[in-house]
Amino acid sequence: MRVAVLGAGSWGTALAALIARHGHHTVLWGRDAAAVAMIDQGRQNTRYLPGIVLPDTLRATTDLAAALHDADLVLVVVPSHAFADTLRALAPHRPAKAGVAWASKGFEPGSGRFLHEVAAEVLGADVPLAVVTGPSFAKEVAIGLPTALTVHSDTPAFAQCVAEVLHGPAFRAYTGDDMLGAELGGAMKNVLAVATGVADGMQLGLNARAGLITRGLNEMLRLNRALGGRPETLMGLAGLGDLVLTSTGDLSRNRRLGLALGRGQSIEDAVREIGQVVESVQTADEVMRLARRHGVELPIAEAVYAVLHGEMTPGEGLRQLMARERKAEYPGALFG
Ligand SMILES: NC(=O)C1=CN([C@@H]2O[C@H](COP(=O)(O)OP(=O)(O)OC[C@H]3O[C@@H](n4cnc5c(N)ncnc54)[C@H](OP(=O)(O)O)[C@@H]3O)[C@@H](O)[C@H]2O)C=CC1
Ligand SMILES: O=C(CO)COP(=O)(O)O
Repeated sequence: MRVAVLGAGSWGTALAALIARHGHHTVLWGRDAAAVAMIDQGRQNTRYLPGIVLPDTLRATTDLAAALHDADLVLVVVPSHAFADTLRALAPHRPAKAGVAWASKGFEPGSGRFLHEVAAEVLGADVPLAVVTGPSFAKEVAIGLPTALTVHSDTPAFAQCVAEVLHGPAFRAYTGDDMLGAELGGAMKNVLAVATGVADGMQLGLNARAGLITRGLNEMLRLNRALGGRPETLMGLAGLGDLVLTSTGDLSRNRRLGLALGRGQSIEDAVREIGQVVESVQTADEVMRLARRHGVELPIAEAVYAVLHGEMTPGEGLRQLMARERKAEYPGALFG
């Protein structure tokens, strides 16, 4: 297979390295000429994956048309705020045979649209589309540690094709056909990871962490039900799996944002220090937009939103969550 990976940050580089190691002809596209030259000739992405040696066979370019030339598969791995523009840029160069998958997590900023809705609009209804998601820190994938994720598509043969390219000795790629549920899980876990980060930053203990993860999963399931996603998707790699990883693993940038806020740092300083994309900052807005539109109450996500907007302190957010009325754990059917 000839694979074009668009986006040369930590995740795009890690996935491109994985695919190249699996023996596929792989070209990574990035916008920073110096970084791209270092990947292509120096075999390193010094900014995003320092110290990790990339495979000799991986090519990198800033020329989008060249990256897409004769590609069988396009994998988009830019931050969600750059997703629509990247699709518009790739569309004229996409070979007719190439389906488009993405590993970005989030929504279109400002509209709350899912990335699969944006992709269908920009590329047209006939192009096979797939979302790649699940618990997967780029650094661990790049150094070859065992990982499992999932590929969801409305076109089963395309999900199989993407999974086959990713699957290998240290990487299990599962498949499914619930793009909405898979995207919702990947986006929402970033917001919920901020909440557990805040609690851990405030040293509230392991009980608080487990409570937030579990009630956070409940929030995912409630919004998912209102939107028509399937609950089992959220109980799998795309939901629970990624929520646990991101809420507990210090490699997570979203968790690290929460830790910093919980310790009293400002959001601006924390994001600057992290120095990579922190999707929750925009995703919290879009999750709350969706929740309000569909009349779903999401107290944890709402508290994260309020803290990120400076409307309350982490301490006030916690007090608000603890002061909520006592209620049944599952007031309505989530799995019906
Ligand atoms: N890192 C991870 O472990 C995982 C990340 N993801 C998701 O993957 C997506 C990408 O994140 P990740 O690689 O981690 O982010 P990073 O912060 O590591 O890198 C971001 C990359 O995107 C590039 N970029 C930013 N804006 C644009 C733009 N407008 N057009 C083209 N390229 C752009 C940056 O280029 P430049 O350096 O020039 O600014 C950089 O190469 C996110 O949605 C994230 O949630 C999903 C699973 C795991
Ligand atoms: O999505 C991820 C792991 O699956 C990466 O999480 P962060 O964006 O919080 O680093």
